[in-house]
Amino acid sequence: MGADHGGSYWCILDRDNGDNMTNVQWDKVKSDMRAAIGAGNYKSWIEPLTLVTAAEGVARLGAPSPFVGDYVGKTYGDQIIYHLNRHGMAVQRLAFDVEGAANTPVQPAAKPAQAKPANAQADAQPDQRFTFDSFVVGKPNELAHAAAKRVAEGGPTTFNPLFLYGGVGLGKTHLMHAIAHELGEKRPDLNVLYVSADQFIYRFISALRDRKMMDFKQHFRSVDVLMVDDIQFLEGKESTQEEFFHTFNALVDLGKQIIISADRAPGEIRDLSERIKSRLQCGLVVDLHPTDYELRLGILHAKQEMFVNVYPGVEIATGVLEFLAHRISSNVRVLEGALNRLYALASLVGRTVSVEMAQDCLSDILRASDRKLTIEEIQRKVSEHYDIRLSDMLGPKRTRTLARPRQVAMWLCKQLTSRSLPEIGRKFGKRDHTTIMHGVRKIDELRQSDSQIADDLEMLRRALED
Ligand SMILES: Nc1ncnc2c1ncn2[C@@H]1O[C@H](COP(=O)(O)OP(=O)(O)OP(=O)(O)O)[C@@H](O)[C@H]1O
Repeated sequence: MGADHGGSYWCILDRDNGDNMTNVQWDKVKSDMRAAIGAGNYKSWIEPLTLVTAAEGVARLGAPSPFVGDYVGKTYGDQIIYHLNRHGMAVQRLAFDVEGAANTPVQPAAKPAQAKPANAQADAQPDQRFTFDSFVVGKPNELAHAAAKRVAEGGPTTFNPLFLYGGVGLGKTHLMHAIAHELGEKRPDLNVLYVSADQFIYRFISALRDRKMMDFKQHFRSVDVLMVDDIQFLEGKESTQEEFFHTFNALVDLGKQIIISADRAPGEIRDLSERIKSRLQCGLVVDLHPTDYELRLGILHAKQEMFVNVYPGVEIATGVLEFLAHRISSNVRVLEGALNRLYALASLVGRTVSVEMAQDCLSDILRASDRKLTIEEIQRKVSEHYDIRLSDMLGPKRTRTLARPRQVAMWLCKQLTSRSLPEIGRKFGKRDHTTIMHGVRKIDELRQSDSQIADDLEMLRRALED
């Protein structure tokens, strides 16, 4: 998910990129908020905020202190999101940045923060909401949860690194923050550092530019537990990879724990050097599977309990949560965003939310969710099913063991997505649309004559549409 992780985290802010269009909308949001919460609350909490950026569903707000950001996020976050949406900004989450210089106080880390060189970026702090208690466990994530729990005990390292991977918004970042919280409680003596791969890259480049490589190396090599989130963003960044590799080796040699997350398995991250891939595979590699209906419903119920205090008196009719769990299966972040929006709406209109109201108010999310299946997901599922590597599915080899699964995936893409043949072709290693057409026809023929292929197609289709 890039550098954003479902909640606020604190970093020093670069404020050069506000844009006029969003600032006009932000002013409207502020004035709506003033009407909704009264002038006094407005002056204390909303007026001091600035809109930094709004992109990819995340609005970054500048706050004068961590406390203000934290309080606003918890107390008014959903209402702000609601108004941002009303004014045409498709935002599902807020992230708060502390305005000011490098010496801005941040929340206490798992271990007291070390003195940082001037201009250094403050370490991200674990998000208060992402704990093991708030993580709902179901079949798709039980292994990842168990592995994270084991690492969070802070005992001798049994598997190193722990590599968590899975699709967008399935809880990788949540689990990493939960490990940081628990280690903070159980082993306050340990120095725990969490960074997104983006931050790692940024710091590395800054250190090179400022000739502070010694500080950089010392910072990363003095930790007891290093967590790097979304490591796929190191793809193609050779010199950063090199440095990461040295950091990784140094820490493993010292017996320090490393936890990595990515949106795919180590072997499937393209443009990542082979030695890093093999290093990453040395420990425990665990997959967070896409959520199933039960898990989604469980998450919605847990979230509903949390809302009881934030929105006292707001009622959601029976059947609404089930409706959401059925219809929104893309990722948990979207599911949470939908529920947030419903609560904000209910508190504004003062009515119980019915399924019809939910349908109306969430029509954009529901539409997007209907189109949710991506070519990448299909390719991934089919490679898993036939036990071949994703890179082979996309690559040039034409042996039967690879060509058939590839054609099956092409057929499913044609059936289950609204993508055109040229678009599908591009995603299959830049193949021509006539190749896709040929593949689709071949499978159409085979499903009449080969019952094994027909069964495979049915099974895959069900798994993908679940
Ligand atoms: N099992 C779960 N129980 C409770 N909340 C969950 C669960 N899984 C995900 N979430 C919530 O969904 C949101 C997205 O999760 P998170 O940011 O951890 O996803 P991610 O896998 O890191 O995504 P990305 O690939 O975008 O980095 C968070 O608000 C998180 O709390």
